[in-house]
Amino acid sequence: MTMASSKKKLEGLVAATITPMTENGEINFSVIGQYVDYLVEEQGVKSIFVNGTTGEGLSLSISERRQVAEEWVTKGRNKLDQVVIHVGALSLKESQELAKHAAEIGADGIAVIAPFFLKPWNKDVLINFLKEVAAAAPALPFYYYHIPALTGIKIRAEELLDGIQDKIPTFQGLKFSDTDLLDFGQCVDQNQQRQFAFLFGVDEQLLSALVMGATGAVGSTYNYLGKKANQMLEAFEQKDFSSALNYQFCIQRFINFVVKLGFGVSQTKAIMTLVSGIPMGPPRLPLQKASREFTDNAEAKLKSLDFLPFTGLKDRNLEACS
Ligand SMILES: CC(=O)N[C@@H]([C@@H](O)[C@H](O)[C@H](O)CO)[C@@H](O)CC(=O)C(=O)O
Repeated sequence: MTMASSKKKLEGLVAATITPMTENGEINFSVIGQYVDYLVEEQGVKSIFVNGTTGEGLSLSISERRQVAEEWVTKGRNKLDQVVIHVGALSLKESQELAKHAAEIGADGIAVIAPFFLKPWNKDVLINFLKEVAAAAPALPFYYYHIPALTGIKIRAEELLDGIQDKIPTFQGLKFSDTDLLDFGQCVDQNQQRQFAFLFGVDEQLLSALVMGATGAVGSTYNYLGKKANQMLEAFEQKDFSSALNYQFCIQRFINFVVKLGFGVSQTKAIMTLVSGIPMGPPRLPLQKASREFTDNAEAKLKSLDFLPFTGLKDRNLEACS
């Protein structure tokens, strides 16, 4: 077994994977192999975050979560850089079971959200919960998944990170799905001596987070806009900030458009089906399938931005970015 600290750092784009489902609501394991190839070959995305928000992780049974994790690890072997499994759950026992399982199947890391029904009301209690989960997989890098808008747990990440390695020796980074760049910036600033991964989770604002020191990004749109986002990362790396901004604006035009129509996991499933050609199927209740109208509008927008092959006259792609 390797020590958590000897693991290579999680960086670059990380796709928050969708859990493909059949029309009757079962998990469609049969397309996961294709999905891995699509991410690597078509989007240049080599790391994944499984069973998170986009993967409807909290809507799956524990047995389904284990099977999904296993399938991604198996199909990703020798193709993906890292497979991180989200193992957060309301029950500490379930979370520990999933953490242990992630270690057994050879995942590269685990992530945990704050339990959000009976809530930890302060930092110390939250740390205690996370610590117990992390201890179930003592050889795996541990990431805290901060997503206050969905969990309702508003404990600032900067506060949580203060001294966290003393409590959780496997702590390796933060997945920050919030727009508070003061909090995010301070996480980076106060931990400059540590080799943490700072993964930003608001795709439409990634460029601002890169300026603040993000070392990577986890998000839903990297499933189908990974190539564009990679071009933005590349431009940023080259210090070509005007090109980087151009790419970010281009991505924003799409996200802004779908947000106005109503955007969430169901819509991500529909868009990914459209762009990749791999059937993602409907979401599971309480989510509802994206409407036909949404999908048609999203398709037209993707074409006008040149994110999808466009068969009409080229000069109609007025919004396309280079
Ligand atoms: C609330 C939400 O779903 N946020 C997404 C973003 O990628 C989001 O879809 C994107 O920024 C567009 O708003 C990710 O942070 C979620 C995520 O990484 C996950 O699926 O675990």
